[in-house]
Amino acid sequence: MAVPSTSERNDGRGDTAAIAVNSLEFSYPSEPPLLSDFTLRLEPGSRCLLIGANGAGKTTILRILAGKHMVGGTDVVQILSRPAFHDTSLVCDGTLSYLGGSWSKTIGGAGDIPLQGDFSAEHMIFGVNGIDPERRDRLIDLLDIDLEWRMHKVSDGQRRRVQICMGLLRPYKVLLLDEITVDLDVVARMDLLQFFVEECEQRGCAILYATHIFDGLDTWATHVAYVAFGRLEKGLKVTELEGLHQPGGADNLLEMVEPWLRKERELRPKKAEEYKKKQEEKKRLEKSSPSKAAQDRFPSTPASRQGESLWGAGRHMAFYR
Ligand SMILES: Nc1ncnc2c1ncn2[C@@H]1O[C@H](COP(=O)(O)OP(=O)(O)OP(=O)(O)O)[C@@H](O)[C@H]1O
Repeated sequence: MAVPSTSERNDGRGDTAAIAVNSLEFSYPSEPPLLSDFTLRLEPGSRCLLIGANGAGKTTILRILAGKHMVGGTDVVQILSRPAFHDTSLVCDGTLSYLGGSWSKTIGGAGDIPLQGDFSAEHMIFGVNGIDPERRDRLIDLLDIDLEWRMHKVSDGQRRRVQICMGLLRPYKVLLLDEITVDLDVVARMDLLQFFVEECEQRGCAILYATHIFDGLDTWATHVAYVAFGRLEKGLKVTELEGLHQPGGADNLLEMVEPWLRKERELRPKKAEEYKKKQEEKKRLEKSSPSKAAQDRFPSTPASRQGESLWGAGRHMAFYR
């Protein structure tokens, strides 16, 4: 089956991007800025690896894309031209699916599994309504799930399979994956990766996959997005990666990415020093002109909401910059 045309994918909406992030700024409350002027664009049909050091902000980016944090206006983070946070139907109708990496991070996600209570795999999977039975059976088969598994007794990998199955039941158009394959055995991982390729090629889905494990991903990924120091340092098609599979260059993605991360590690003390100096300058400014400093810190936020942090049902609305 051919990839749907642009107009079919986007219901006539202007922008063709599956994921569009425009100059995103984000900080956790009372923490230094994590993302600053972060921009990313991914077209339907893309399989993009989200790469970065520990703590670079990959999970945060995926959570923001999944609509779990309100950031800026409705045009800052969009999924298929719809605002990720405000358009709750994106998740409800299954257009957008987010599969988190650790159990603690997935509370509220598509494949949530209670850690207590005696539930079977069948109970979990068949409890999701309105699913195409053919798709469901294919996933159960693909992930080799025994419907009689008791979820409080299964291994991490078995629990992960059920979680993944639940997250993929609806035919999503955008899939956000936060290192979900760590617990899977080799066969399950390779079959799942192949399934994702088919989903992208046949249905024009876009996948953004945060991972540190590049095994089997050299030919899988179409794009890489490397995040460092709060920005998209590199956002490229794999075929455009200079030196990859070229004489004298890197033989694979791991070899390609390792020097990026080493260089980043070297630069980190310098960046920290620059940030410290900026903060000292800001403090100096605050002392000399408090109202001007407040204006600089929250330029677009009404004074009544400056520094405010609101918590909604599982979704964090941060007004900090
Ligand atoms: N709820 C929170 N409150 C404050 N800081 C947070 C919160 N969640 C994450 N952070 C911080 O934000 C930074 C980015 O975290 P995040 O989990 O997004 O990184 P990551 O790139 O996914 O890392 P890893 O590769 O280790 O999974 C880290 O320094 C982390 O400590």
